[in-house]
Amino acid sequence: MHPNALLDLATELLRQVLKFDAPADTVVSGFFLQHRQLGPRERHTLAETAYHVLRQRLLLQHFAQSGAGALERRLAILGWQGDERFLQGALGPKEQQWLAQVRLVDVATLPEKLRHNLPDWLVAPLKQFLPEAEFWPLVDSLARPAPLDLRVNLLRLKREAAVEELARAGIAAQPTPYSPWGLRVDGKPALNKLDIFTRGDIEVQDEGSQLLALLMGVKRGEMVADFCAGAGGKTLALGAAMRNTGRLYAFDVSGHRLDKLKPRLARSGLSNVYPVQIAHERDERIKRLAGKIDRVLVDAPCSGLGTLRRNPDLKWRQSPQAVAELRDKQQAILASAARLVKPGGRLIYATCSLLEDENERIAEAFAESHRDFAPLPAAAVLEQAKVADAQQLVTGPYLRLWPHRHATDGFFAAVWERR
Ligand SMILES: C[S@@+](CC[C@H](N)C(=O)[O-])C[C@H]1O[C@@H](n2cnc3c(N)ncnc32)[C@H](O)[C@@H]1O
Repeated sequence: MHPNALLDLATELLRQVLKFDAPADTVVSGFFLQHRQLGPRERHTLAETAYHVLRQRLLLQHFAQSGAGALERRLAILGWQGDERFLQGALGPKEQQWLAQVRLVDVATLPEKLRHNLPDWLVAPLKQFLPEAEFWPLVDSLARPAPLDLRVNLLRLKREAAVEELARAGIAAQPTPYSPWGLRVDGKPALNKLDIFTRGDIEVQDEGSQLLALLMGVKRGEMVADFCAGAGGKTLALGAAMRNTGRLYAFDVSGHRLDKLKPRLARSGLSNVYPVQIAHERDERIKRLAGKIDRVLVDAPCSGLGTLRRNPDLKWRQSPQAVAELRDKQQAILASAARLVKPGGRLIYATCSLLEDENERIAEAFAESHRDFAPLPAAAVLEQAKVADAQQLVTGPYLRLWPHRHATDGFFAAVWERR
């Protein structure tokens, strides 16, 4: 493709992404469906350019104030993540000159806002929660793409055997530092045509998400509920940890998301999972199971701000109002799900948010109004699950994972045992 044609496509993609009326990953995949002629390298350039602009939006918009032509074209040039010679081939002499000028600016001299690229409403709570020295390391980690983590289906294959099989396919992978199930892969290789993937021996899953499943400590033959199962990232990990025995309910209000679980379930070979679409958290089918379940996971709908490395658009699409609405939902779902837990059973509330409002505040309010649930310290629970360096993964009694500390997405979890 001619350089200018690819830059035009990047401009058009940015125009669509920056409307913020749909998640960026949905817009990008829809765009690729409309432009089937694009090869893998061109797709990579377009997607990474769009994501880079989303990550560095305030800085790049500041630079884009100078220069001429459509704003989105200027942003595409500034955020270009493809071959540099290719980019230069698409630019006119004036654009080349402008870009050279912009690149001379020392970003370190610019105001803080242009360096952290975060909205004010998010900066304030992060600065309040984190030790001062950690704010900029967090910003740096959020400015980079997330690594690719896999979970090995230990029902089928040992981790070492998976490493060897991936190596034979030219893919280098190392064991993840904390999760005994995980591998971290170099680069972003396509996995979905590999035999090891199609036979269900590996799944893509962030190490942090694996740690949430480990926290459940499921055992053979138990009754378990994944209350907000979605496309089943944690469901699949739990089903395998139960050694394909017992009964694992995968509840969700979204049939569309549960549909995405089905092909993954088929690959995994699990037969202990029961996906159930519910109308809402007080659905009759839930009530019937009250007091009968050994372990319940509430992976609550949340702002997703812990996944900014993958979904940088969320910092521009979320708002304090949206977080306030989510809090009400989180409280209602947690209170309803808690009714399922039998005496002596375990309850986990988890999010992929960085905000205390969606995390500690929800857990504290629940504990206050549910004296029959005794808090369990997450570090001890992780140690029981043979997770290495469990103490490094917690803040107080809670699991608290951070991209800059643990190279995982941001996750929170609180654990209780019903008395
Ligand atoms: C964080 S996502 C779950 C991700 C999933 N556990 C995974 O590991 O892939 C939250 C899920 O909660 C679901 N949800 C929203 N409201 C709900 C409700 N009232 N009851 C149950 N699930 C709900 C959403 O449809 C969404 O799939």
